[in-house]
Amino acid sequence: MINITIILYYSQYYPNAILFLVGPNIFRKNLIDKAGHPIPPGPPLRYAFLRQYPERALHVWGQKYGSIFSVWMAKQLFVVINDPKVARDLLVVHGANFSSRWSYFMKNQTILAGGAITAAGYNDSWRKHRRIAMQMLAPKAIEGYSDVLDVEARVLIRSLYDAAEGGMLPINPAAHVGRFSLNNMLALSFGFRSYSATDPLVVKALELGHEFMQLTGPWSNIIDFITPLQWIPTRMRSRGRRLHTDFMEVYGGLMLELKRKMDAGEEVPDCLVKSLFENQTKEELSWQDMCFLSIAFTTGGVHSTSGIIQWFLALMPSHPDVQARAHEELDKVVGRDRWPTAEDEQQLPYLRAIIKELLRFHSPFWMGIPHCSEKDFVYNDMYIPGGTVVVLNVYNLHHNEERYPNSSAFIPERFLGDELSSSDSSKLADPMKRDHWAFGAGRRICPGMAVAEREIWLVISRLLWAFNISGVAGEPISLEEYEGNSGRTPLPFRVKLEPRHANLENLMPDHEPSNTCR
Ligand code: HEM
Repeated sequence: MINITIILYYSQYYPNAILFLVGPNIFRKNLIDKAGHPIPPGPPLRYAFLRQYPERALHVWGQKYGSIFSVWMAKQLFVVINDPKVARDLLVVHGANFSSRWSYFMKNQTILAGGAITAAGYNDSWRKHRRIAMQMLAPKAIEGYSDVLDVEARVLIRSLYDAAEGGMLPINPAAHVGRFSLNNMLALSFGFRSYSATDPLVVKALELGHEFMQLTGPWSNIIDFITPLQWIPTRMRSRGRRLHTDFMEVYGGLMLELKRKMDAGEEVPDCLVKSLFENQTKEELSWQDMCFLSIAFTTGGVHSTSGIIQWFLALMPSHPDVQARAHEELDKVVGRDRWPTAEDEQQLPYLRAIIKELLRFHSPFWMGIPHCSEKDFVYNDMYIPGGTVVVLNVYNLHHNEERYPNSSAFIPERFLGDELSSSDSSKLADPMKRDHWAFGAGRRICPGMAVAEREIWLVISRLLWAFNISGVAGEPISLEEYEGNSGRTPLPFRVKLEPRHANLENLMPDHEPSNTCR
């Protein structure tokens, strides 16, 4: 009887007690620094994860809270950049403070084990890895293997043509486009290429890339934000560990094979991994360092370029007017007796504009790859503590109506007159003049930008030159939904690729190039 009385008496305090215990995990904490600056405004609840299509929630918050806002993901603070000027101020001007990476449990600790360029903090190890990667990726270096990119783009057109039986059958282009991107990166990293989209290595590599993009969303994994979940054997944790092991086995296996050839005195083409072995001692590289340098190419450099080419093919059936204008330009400048080449680029401004608009309209990474601040910082009277994850909201930046009027429409004409490459455009002092933010910003900006631009140019100019691209009756292509929580690719779709002229058959390579390609 006494016990019940006591329970009833104290029950009036239960709601407060529950609030006291649970509240900090649910409600926003409005931090202020010693001088009284508050963190940027943001939604009142904490979000343990934003799983599918997070750009939609961020877009709504952006409209409510403006150019910069903050979101708590459990105990981790995120600051979201929605405005070109803020992007430049924080990531470029104050890049010394905003160029690190947060140690995500899934991506950085489990899958990449703290290695890889993309996961590394802003430190000497990152500088070394990035310098080594740039030896292959800098614009000057590209000229040394431009023939490889050129040949692979022709081979892609051939394999699409063959799969479509000369335009008779609709096809899903994903595996062919994936092999194109992979072959380029296999050539750069390992000095060899694959022969078909069904090659087990191609299938496995694309599968690993897909799993990586599924598992590495900036907000999608609750396990990243709730520490006790990291200690127990959940399905997510197992998937992350398996992916790490698979990466090491597949790419470590290719490295061992290359080393065996070098040791046996066999001829090995110049490539990233060869130079890593040659300079291993001088550069003080561990086995894991070398594996993850090659993975930066074969994963970072594959899903991204293959993704944007897939978005192009998904988009074209609903834009016959764009295709018609591109065909007209191609017929005038290139004609039908030869392929468009890298040298034609400046003479084909409408095609260049299509590619810039494509990267704006369908950026593979709507959230970039989040940066992380190192020290406490005050920006426009707002406090950004050290250790804050900083997200470049590419989706919002690309739907800025002042910069891109009628931003929800695909209008290549908006880029006519922009003669800069994306690398040069990213260096413009006025951030409102930058073409787009698809490659990120500041000191972590994509190091593969120049090679990606070359690959995309060769493929898109040739797809337009070779085919009329149309949809399949009764099979609508979704341009809103997608796969991947970090890098996005369209849901599986099919298109018809009908040759535009008889000369295509004569100009296509009639066989696969040999395996040793550099
Ligand atoms: C359409 C193609 C591509 C897109 C849209 C793209 C986009 C991006 C973005 C948004 C970032 C993050 C930048 C930042 O942190 O601000 C990034 C980083 C990176 N990208 Fe790309 N990328 C593409 C192609 C490539 C290629 C071909 C490579 C070749 C190796 C590559 C390698 C990397 C690496 C290693 C990083 C990490 C850089 C670092 O953390 O310092 N990417 N990319």
